[in-house]
Amino acid sequence: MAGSSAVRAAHHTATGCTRLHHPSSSSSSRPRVILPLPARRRGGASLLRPRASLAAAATATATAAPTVGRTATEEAVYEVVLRQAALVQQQQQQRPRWAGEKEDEGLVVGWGLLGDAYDRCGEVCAEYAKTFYLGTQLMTPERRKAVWAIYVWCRRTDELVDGPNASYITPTALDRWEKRLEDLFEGRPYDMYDAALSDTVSKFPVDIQPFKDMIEGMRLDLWKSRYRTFDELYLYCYYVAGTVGLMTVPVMGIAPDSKASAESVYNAALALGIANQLTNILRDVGEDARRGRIYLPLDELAQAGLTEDDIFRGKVTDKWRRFMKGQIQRARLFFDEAEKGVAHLDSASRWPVLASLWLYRQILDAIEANDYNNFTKRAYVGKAKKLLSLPVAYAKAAVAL
Ligand SMILES: CC(C)=CCC/C(C)=C/CC/C(C)=C/CC/C(C)=C/[C@@H]1[C@@H](COP(=O)(O)OP(=O)(O)O)[C@]1(C)CC/C=C(\C)CC/C=C(\C)CCC=C(C)C
Ligand SMILES: [Mn+2]
Repeated sequence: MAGSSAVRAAHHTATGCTRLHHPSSSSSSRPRVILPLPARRRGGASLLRPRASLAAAATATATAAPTVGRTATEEAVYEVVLRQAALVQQQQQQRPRWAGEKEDEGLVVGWGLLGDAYDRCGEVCAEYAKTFYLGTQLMTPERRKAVWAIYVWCRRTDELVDGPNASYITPTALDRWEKRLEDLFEGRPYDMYDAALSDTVSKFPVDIQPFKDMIEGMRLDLWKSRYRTFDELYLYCYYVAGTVGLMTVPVMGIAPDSKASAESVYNAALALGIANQLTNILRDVGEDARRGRIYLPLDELAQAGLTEDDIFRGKVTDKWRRFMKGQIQRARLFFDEAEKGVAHLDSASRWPVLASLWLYRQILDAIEANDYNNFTKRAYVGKAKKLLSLPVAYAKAAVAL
């Protein structure tokens, strides 16, 4: 919420924590602060990321010993997870604001306009993300519309740096986009899509931080085209994708009869975003290289005996296959972590999440089926497989708890 950046700033002063510097940080735009929280403050194994096994999977063929314990980056991300979980717990103790309310109560624009705004969000979602759209059909109308509004905001944010006008986008434009975000969270939407999201965040316990963090990910994309370590990549994946999990859980809802803690459900949601983005990265290696980008951790490439030039040359060798196997294995571990959380979502939300998880995970199978040629062959899941996943996910979701 509004206090969170202040909390981060206070922590910064108190602890002298690391800052992730980037040239786009103007003095007015808040620099991203990464808190070095005590390594094992919460004790026990990492819920967020079974660090030893994931690192081991990634370095299965390399000589370096796997790192154990959470990194400062993971701790910083985990702080956001905890804050989101706390918000949803508060909501569980109160009556959900939307329950029993008339649709047009407390809105900044009249219901007619707001209804149109949500309809337009639905149309965008249906056009750009057919599977997500289909998945929202089982949800209650309030939840469905809210997911559409979040989807559209995410898509527009990504379009800023990936869309047709991307070459005109500057850090200042992203600062303006962030100001617009703050305005809509305060009930001052700028256009009809913002109005839909503004309404959504007034009805569900959605915090602004994951939205701000997604913009931060887009800032990274403006200047950063290499990731030295998995830790750096993890932070990027949190920004652009893990945040989606944190934005949507308050809308999807946690099952009232679930015994799981809100924290563990948020961790699973975060893991799904990370898994999806890692999968995107593995699928798009060739495409990204053609844009001069390498998202794969450079230290892991080096450990596998690979160089940046190997990526640009794009030749599938045994070294490449071995490297890819490790990367795929790690992405699968994040999917496994995510899948454990699905059962604890509200029953109507399980199916779409499970279906999207399975569909995305199958992209990894497709990379294998392409003999790890992700330089010139796009891994995709065929229509037949997609269609089959939906009823199977539906059946599994129905018996999940
Ligand atoms: C407990 C539990 C498992 C809960 C599930 C929580 C949940 C619903 C998590 C959603 C995870 C998810 C779908 C993450 C999106 C990851 C993603 C694809 C990010 C993309 C980023 C940038 O990628 P890139 O530029 O490399 O790729 P493109 O070539 O541009 O594709 C994004 C594009 C960021 C923007 C994200 C979106 C537009 C998707 C947002 C989706 C929703 C709000 C709907 C989620 C709903 C359902 C039903 C899964
Ligand atoms: Mn994109």
